[in-house]
Amino acid sequence: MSDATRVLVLNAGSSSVKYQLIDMVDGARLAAGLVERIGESNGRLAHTPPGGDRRETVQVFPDHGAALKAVAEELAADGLGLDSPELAAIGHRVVHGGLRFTAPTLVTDEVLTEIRRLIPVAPLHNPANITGIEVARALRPDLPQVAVFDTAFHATMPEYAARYAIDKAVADEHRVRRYGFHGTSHQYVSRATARLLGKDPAEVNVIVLHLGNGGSASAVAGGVCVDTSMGLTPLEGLVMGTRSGDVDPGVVFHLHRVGGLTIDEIDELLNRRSGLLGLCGDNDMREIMRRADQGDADAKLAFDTYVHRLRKYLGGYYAVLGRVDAIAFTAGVGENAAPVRAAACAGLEELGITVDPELNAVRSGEARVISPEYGRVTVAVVPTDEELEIAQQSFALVHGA
Ligand SMILES: Nc1ncnc2c1ncn2[C@@H]1O[C@H](COP(=O)(O)OP(=O)(O)O)[C@@H](O)[C@H]1O
Ligand SMILES: CC(=O)OP(=O)(O)O
Ligand SMILES: [Mg+2]
Repeated sequence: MSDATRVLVLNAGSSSVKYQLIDMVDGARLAAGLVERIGESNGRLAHTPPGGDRRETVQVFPDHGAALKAVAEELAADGLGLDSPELAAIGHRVVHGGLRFTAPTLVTDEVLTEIRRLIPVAPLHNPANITGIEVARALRPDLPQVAVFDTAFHATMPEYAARYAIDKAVADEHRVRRYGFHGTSHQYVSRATARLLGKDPAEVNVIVLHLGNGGSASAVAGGVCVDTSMGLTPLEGLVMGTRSGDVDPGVVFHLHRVGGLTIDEIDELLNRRSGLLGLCGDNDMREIMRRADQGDADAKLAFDTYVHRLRKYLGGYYAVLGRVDAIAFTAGVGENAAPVRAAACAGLEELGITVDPELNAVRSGEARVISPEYGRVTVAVVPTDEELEIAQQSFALVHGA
């Protein structure tokens, strides 16, 4: 077996690629970066070399292939090129793994075909993930490519949580059930929360609120996911940047039959033009909070709708778990938007949930407690690290650990 110890992690989104090169001996980040606005006229690559200053390149990246080639060149400029013998694997975030992929998986042609078959249930994500894998394979055909699935951590959900209450035979024929997403983050954050409490993950019940562009909540009992807010696709659940989250399925029939919209138009409406963007014209929580502070009614409604939905899941998962040891806020909004955390937990003292305003106002990249000493439930901000989790799972697979 090779003694290569580095893993390159690729998280390909619809118009972006995030990457990190991690040494698995000590977890050191050797390089990290982001290519944004792929396919647009104002593409941008931001690359941070080992211990060095961030470099920014503004150029057009016509497609993911061009973006990944540029990433490979940036890495090569620091002596960390994809041809490096120290590279043990390339780990890929893949959003939908369906029923079959519930563990990290070595990519083969057949595995790629299956990931492609799942595009209809992750239309914003799986196509980009596939391109990332194809380009990486072309650049390093000899290297293990590992797919780490967003759905995997949720595969433990009990059947009564995973099932929709629809005709069982129809659901089974079309594999319609709740899969859940952001699993790599929910897994990492629930364990990191246990660590913050000084406990074993098996001992604690945690509600994880992953609030990024997409958002989802999960109930994790003793390290095992027992419920999560996303479903067959990453559209169900919380109000998100551009996605509606929960709506009455009757809305779809109504918009089609009475509103005259086609199914594709409704899909586009609910996935790309709804959520915060649909409610107030902005999908960035920073901008929404700024507008709301200035008295903008639409922005305030968007904020309140977002928080109201979050509170419904918080209360729901409290009941699902019975005993809650911790609530963990994570991802872009969860880690940075103190007003969202305060509003989500306001008035829940009867449930043992309190947020200390001073602790909540602290800005830090570290995992931290924001509830007072006396709070029965620990409320915490726990930065997610999907890339490290993907690297560890990929490396473990390659080394048979
Ligand atoms: N300082 C901040 N205050 C409030 N929200 C923030 C802040 N920084 C980032 N965000 C929010 O985080 C979101 C992105 O979260 P992130 O986890 O990076 O998303 P993703 O990985 O899904 O692209 C942005 O849309 C923005 O609303
Ligand atoms: C699955 C999902 O919603 O991912 P993201 O938040 O990266 O869009
Ligand atoms: Mg994310």
